[in-house]
Amino acid sequence: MTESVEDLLARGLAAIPGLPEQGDSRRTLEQLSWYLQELYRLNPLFGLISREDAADPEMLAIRHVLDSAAGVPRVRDALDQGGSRVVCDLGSGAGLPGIPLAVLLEGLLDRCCLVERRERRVRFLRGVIAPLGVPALEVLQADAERPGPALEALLGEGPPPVVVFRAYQQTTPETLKGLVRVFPAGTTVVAWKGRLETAREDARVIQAFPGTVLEEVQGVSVPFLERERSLLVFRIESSG
Ligand SMILES: C[S@@+](CC[C@H](N)C(=O)[O-])C[C@H]1O[C@@H](n2cnc3c(N)ncnc32)[C@H](O)[C@@H]1O
Repeated sequence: MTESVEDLLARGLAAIPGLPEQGDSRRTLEQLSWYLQELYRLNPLFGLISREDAADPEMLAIRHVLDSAAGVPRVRDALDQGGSRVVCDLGSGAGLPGIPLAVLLEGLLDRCCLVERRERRVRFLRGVIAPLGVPALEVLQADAERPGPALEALLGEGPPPVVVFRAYQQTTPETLKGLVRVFPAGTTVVAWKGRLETAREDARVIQAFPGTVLEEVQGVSVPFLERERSLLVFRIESSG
């Protein structure tokens, strides 16, 4: 990892308002830089990220790690509001946003479960979480729409989790039905989205769907990224 990418990450994290204090600590930077290095090194083998986005470590840092980090303050608020210390990242792929989130919220989470159904991606995830040394991180190979006993056991513990996802699924009545069937009432969902206008269209689907309540759609500024990014936050009111 070149010095400049670690510097870029440090400057980027410092520019995200509301990150917990460890957001710019030396250990956090080392963990995120190491993860980025592994992502860059292993992407050609595992096919995790598009070639364009993985063209250089700086691009990966901005489009993936800082993009994930920019939503962390909102996830922290959702955890505080629901009294929860558990996050489920659905369709985690290469660990996004779950890995940056667990690193940045270390000590504030008991469990951050990366749910991924594809064997090859699960192998990558298992390979990176152990050296990262974040106790809350765990990988669950499962179809998030048909959870087995492991996810059911996690959902049976304590207050409902905060569910996060990025580039996982479209917002349609069918996908909402799937979420409401699996996750208990009181679950907050924080979804990473692109253009604000598109997120607002998704918000209308959520408002029209019985069993989900829209909390907010907010524009998010990702350091060094010129693309429009947003977060869509909603709550499951009644499980199906
Ligand atoms: C486009 S990738 C996004 C990965 C990552 N969240 C990101 O933002 O880079 C979508 C991921 O969701 C996974 N996925 C899709 N449907 C799933 C399901 N029902 N259960 C678990 N994983 C799923 C795919 O295997 C893939 O890794």
